[in-house]
Amino acid sequence: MEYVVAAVILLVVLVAGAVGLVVPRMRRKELPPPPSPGSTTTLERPPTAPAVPAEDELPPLISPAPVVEEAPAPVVDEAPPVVEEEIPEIEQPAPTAGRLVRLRARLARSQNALGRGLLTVLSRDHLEEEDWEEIEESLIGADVGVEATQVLVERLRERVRILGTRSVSEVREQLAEELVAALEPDLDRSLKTTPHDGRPAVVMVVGVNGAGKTTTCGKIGRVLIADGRTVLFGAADTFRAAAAEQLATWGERVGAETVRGPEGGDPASVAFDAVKRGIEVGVDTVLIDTAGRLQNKVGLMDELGKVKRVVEKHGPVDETLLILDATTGQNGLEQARVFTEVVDVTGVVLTKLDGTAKGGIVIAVQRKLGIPVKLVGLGEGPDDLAPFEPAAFVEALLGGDA
Ligand SMILES: Nc1nc2c(ncn2[C@@H]2O[C@H](COP(=O)(O)OP(=O)(O)OP(=O)(O)O)[C@@H](O)[C@H]2O)c(=O)[nH]1
Repeated sequence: MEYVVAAVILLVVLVAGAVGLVVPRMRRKELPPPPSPGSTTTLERPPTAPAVPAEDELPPLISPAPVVEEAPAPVVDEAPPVVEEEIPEIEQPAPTAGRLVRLRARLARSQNALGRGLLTVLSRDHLEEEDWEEIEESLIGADVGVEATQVLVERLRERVRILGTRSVSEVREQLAEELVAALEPDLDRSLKTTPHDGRPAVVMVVGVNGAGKTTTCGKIGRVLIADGRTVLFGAADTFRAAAAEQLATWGERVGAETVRGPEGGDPASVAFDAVKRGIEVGVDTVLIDTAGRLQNKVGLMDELGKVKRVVEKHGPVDETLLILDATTGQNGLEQARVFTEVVDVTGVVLTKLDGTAKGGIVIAVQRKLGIPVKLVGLGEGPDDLAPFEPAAFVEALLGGDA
């Protein structure tokens, strides 16, 4: 019994002791003791701050893309996004009727030298011998050509003498009439572009380098499309790499197909294929652009003859248009003559008439070659090509009403 009592007492003492030890500790953990007023606080050394990295250790302002380990591509069962193909918008070329009248201001500006010069002379009271010489000089200066000018002035003088013309406006009117007559207004200037015998009409453009063949080919295509025809282009200029591209772009703009061949390939075979394709798809007109060539290079000129002969295996070429740069003046005439010997030129297109005061070249070209000027180029714009109309042209040439 005594042992039991002693054991119980010992147990109580132990439990009391244990409680006394544990509770104060727990309290200390929960509430830090408030600093006693006035007591100094020993600042504990802060836990070691991360050291400021040396400059070269600073992270870059733009962090480099994290190196991500390539994850296996997720299996997507969605269809890949459809990339919309850009469909070029098809243009509607300007109508051709009255184009020359619309482009008259441009023509009049470039022909100003001739118009002004003539009007100054014509405004004199009496036309003396030297006045007539001045008129002659103005016309020759405008590239009308010596021979044509002499004929023209002679006829005008005769009329003035017989009719006793006095007023400036009358002389001017008579001069205009003589200029129109020199342009042979009755020549057939229509383009043979109508399909016949179950095949398209074939038009070939020829000329020296840089005369404006490709551009004119494109512009003619637009003229035809504006008039409701269908066309196909044949890029037989395989010599200049960009030419086929340039022509195809003209085609795309108006929704016309372009047949091309390999760069440096045989131009005759491209021209042949173009006409073949034109027959297959049934277009109205096939327009064939040829490479620019120097009229004094025999090989190149022979090649041009070959292109025409090969195309003619399908049937005759309906139009062979010689593209002449109006700014080359009288030199252009010699070029033209050689071309007419190699291929049978049926019409002339005088380009860059907007860039010269020498519009009289139209008269000289027709007179020397006996071939009608059918179209004139009056700018680099896609619709800056006009059917040639003598009266409207003279009107512009004289810088006012003819
Ligand atoms: N101002 C003006 N520029 C024109 C006219 N016609 C063509 N051109 C410009 O003349 C330059 C030559 O034209 P192209 O059509 O490339 O000449 P091309 O005869 O095909 O040249 P090649 O293939 O090298 O023989 C281009 O910058 C045309 O924009 C025109 O009537 N007026």
